[in-house]
Amino acid sequence: MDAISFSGVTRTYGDVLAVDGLDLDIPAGRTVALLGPNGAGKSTTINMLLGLLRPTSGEIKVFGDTPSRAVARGRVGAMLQEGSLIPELTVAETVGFVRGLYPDPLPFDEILRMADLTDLAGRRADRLSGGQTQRVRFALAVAGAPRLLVLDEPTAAMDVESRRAFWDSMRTYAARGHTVLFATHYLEEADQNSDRVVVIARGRVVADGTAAEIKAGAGGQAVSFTLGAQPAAGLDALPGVVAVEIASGRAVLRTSDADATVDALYRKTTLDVHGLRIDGADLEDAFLALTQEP
Ligand SMILES: Nc1ncnc2c1ncn2[C@@H]1O[C@H](COP(=O)(O)OP(=O)(O)OP(=O)(O)O)[C@@H](O)[C@H]1O
Repeated sequence: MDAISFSGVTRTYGDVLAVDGLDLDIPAGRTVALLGPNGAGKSTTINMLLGLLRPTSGEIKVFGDTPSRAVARGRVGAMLQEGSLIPELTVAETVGFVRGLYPDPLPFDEILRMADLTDLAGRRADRLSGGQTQRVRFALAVAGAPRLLVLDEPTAAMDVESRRAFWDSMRTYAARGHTVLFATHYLEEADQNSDRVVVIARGRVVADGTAAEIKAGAGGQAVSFTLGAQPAAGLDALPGVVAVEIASGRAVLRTSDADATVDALYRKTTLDVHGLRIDGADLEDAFLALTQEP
């Protein structure tokens, strides 16, 4: 059974079409990144997945249940963009309280360990840094041992070191066979911490696969060479080429098939090609190509 299934899900806010006919199935046990620029529809998608917002049309299932039922049965843990802690409570009290709400929670010490909070157990919530607060929120999201963990831009307030520790914790949780869906607009985070990346833009899925597949599919490789004063005409018609840029006497061909492009460059053109370079796929280029306004 899929952990998550969206069929033809649309959500509007007045005139704004935030999610536009979303179809998405996520098998249990996967870690999936929902990657998209600001306003792409990530939070709306997540809020619908958690039963906090209703779709305007279409259907969402979470382990075969409606989102609200799945949440009520303790199957889903979430870390959203907002949500403050009770300032007077210590970390231990906060975790203990939330843990007590679930029928079959993780052991208390394990929650603290996983969120790297053992040393902060006695600290009041209002004396925590931004990154430490995020760690407590992560602890609360996993406290009930949910089968599905949903994280909406979880590292937004964190520095580099906290981010690394956070993703380690997330991977520890995912490695137990749990499903994780996280929203981000950080390409590197999507690339490094998921086994599937779903790119959304303007409320639609524009790419879906491993980071490597997305890079290849969006023409993320670049073949470049010294063009000098030679004419650039016809380069855009070479096999695989999706875009041509000329800068400082060098031609850069963005291509979905670097082998075919290079082969044709030598055999099918009369250009004097030297200084040839093939640069690895760059997810940033792929992401920009996929999400830019038409
Ligand atoms: N409550 C609301 N009322 C009206 N429009 C909204 C509301 N919430 C979101 N929107 C609009 O819906 C679209 C999708 O927003 P959403 O917050 O889902 O995107 P996002 O991908 O999460 O963006 P971000 O990365 O900035 O958090 C945007 O155009 C946004 O302006």
